[in-house]
Amino acid sequence: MAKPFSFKVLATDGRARRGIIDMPRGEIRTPAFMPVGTGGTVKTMYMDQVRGVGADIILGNTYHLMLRPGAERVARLGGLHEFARWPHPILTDSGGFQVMSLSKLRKLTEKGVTFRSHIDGAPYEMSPERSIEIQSLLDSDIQMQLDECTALPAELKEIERAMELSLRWAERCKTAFGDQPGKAMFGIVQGGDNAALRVRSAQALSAMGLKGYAVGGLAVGEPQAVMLEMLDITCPELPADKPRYLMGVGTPDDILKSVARGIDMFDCVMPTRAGRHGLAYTRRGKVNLRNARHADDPRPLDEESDCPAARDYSRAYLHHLVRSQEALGAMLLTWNNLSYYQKLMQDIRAAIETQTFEARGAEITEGWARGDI
Ligand SMILES: CNc1nc2c(CCNCc3ccccc3)c3nc(N)[nH]c(=O)c3cc2[nH]1
Repeated sequence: MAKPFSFKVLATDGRARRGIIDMPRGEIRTPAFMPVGTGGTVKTMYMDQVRGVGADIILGNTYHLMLRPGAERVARLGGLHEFARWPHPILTDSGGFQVMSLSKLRKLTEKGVTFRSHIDGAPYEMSPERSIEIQSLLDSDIQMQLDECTALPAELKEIERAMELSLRWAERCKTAFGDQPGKAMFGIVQGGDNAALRVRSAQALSAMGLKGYAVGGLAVGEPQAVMLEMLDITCPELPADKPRYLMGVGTPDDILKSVARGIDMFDCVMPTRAGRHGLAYTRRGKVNLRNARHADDPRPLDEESDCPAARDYSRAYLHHLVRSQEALGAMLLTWNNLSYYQKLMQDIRAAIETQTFEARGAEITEGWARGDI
């Protein structure tokens, strides 16, 4: 019998939790940041490097992989871990969010969502059942329910309709997922910026006895204060002994404030996307390497970092690579940024363990609040 999925809270500091998710393919130290690996790759990185910066789990993407190379093909080739040579846990999003943000001619009904591929315009249908089937074909360890994420601002009745549809789809995904030992299916709380709808969604999902819960429908353009207020309302309604995943979040400041409200897992395209656009995250703030003022700067990004990209290359060289659009520029800055995010999570986990998280909060990212340096 495969080792079952388990989550243990090892320490708390206020509402912040330090935990471990134990799965057959390995442990996930929480609070965790999950690098985004859209098409089975964390762009510009070797998987050994992704592991090397400290990531325990990466994200796969149902929408992209079902379009290309196809879920059945990945299954025939041994599943996503074999295909991408990442032997550790993978979490896959259900695809609904990507359909609504990327595909064309999409139509959403009770049955599911129909859409045309943004690649070749071919027609597809994604039902809750098909989403779970695709995630299972990919051999994903943590599978997300198919849901409808409402863009904000939105009418209350629109938010309510999408939240209730997502609850019905959660039931269908739970049935479709069945009993896959060692794997987990997470529900996704919706409800927009409405407290009552958030509570209803969280309570209904909690009653389904799922292995983990995501907070969706946020980081869609609302002010940070609204996002945090929704966490204050939602987290207390979720089981304390199950992991909580805030989808699509976020900046280091977002992460610190969300950990303080009880969130355990995060994903965000920023560190990888910013790296490809010449932006470096450092302990003393963000550095835009496109800026000409770096042209003669012999200093590395962070001489104290244990990441070669941060420690061994001058800002002048990085500026040159970025300006020349050399592939190595994106590679080194992505490496630096993922290393920064994992160091941030490591510091957060240590601060919770030593009960200094609440006290140290902002200091963990030092001059983070400062802008471009
Ligand atoms: C950026 N803000 C944000 N992202 C959200 C996502 C996607 C999370 N990232 C998944 C991903 C996976 C692979 C490759 C790229 C991204 C959501 N996903 C779902 N299913 N539901 C949401 O409510 C929801 C809300 C979000 N807000």
